[in-house]
Amino acid sequence: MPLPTNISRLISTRKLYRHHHFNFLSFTTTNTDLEKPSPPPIQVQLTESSGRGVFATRTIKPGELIHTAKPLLTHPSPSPSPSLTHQNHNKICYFCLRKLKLGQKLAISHSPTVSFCSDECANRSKGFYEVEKRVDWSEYNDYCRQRGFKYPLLVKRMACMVISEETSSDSLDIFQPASLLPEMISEMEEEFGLLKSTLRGAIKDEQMTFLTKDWYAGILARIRINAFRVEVVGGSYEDLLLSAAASVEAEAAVGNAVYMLPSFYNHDCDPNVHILWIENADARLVAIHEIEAGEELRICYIDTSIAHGTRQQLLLQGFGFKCNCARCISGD
Ligand SMILES: C[S@@+](CC[C@H](N)C(=O)[O-])C[C@H]1O[C@@H](n2cnc3c(N)ncnc32)[C@H](O)[C@@H]1O
Repeated sequence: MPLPTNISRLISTRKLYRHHHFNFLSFTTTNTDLEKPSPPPIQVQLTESSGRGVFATRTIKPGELIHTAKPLLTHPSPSPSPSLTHQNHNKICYFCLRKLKLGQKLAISHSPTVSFCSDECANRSKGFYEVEKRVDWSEYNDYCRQRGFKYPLLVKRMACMVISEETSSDSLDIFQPASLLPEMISEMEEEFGLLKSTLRGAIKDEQMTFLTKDWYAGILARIRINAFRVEVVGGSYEDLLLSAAASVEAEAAVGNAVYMLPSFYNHDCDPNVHILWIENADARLVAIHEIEAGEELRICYIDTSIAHGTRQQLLLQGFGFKCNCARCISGD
């Protein structure tokens, strides 16, 4: 069955995921938009050769919104230069990654560098942000900005969430970790030292007992494989379905996020599911083709338009696996 034209246009005009990773979601917490009946028509089960995967429990139609997913962890992208730091962070909600319009009435600025799009986002950030505000992050943020590092910013937020008891230190353990190469380990040790020294002084030692090198390495290894680069399309889902808005291309990434269920989706160079961000970091998983009951749902972690050898190299270096999808096996 053909994909509805508007969805098909959106997909064909967008570059599918570049640095993809996933997140896991809970079935109950993600389907809050009432756009689809609950529970979603999927289940997580073991695949033959790719660990866990997501499978259809009934036929899914092309263009169907399979489920939504709220992030467990988010952080805006680091700004490219110090002079843009204030500007950039002011443009993105520090919690949900929504783009803030200049003079937006609802926007709440909490500091020169941090704004929230709504009271709800400000309230939901209270835990980690109360901790974050007690510390001078300029050295840590500069370190990440100069190197273009995004994952240590997610680890920083995770650490603040654990300190504020918003989440537990082992809450990401369910995810598959990446194997860290020797050069990543020495880099990681430097980041870990900087995070610990930044927090020390402002945070009591007893609140930081979880913050060991092993914890840092475990979180980073999971974030590497499971974090998504969030590219917000803009507009509303209704616009996307009803109008020419579907041809709007995604802009640059606004940030990175980790989810629950999306983390269990395996990769395919000819995927049957696409992930979309319309307004903020809430993800929508949409079927590209008709999917039969029992069929595995797969997304694409990289740009599908690149050549076979380069795709294989990217997947091996970035995600640590040799792709076993039908397209790669056929040599295409
Ligand atoms: C985000 S996780 C997906 C869920 C994972 N299978 C699990 O059990 O948690 C990505 C990992 O799944 C495996 N994987 C995903 N797609 C694959 C593919 N096309 N070929 C081989 N392994 C794949 C790899 O081990 C990869 O590092």
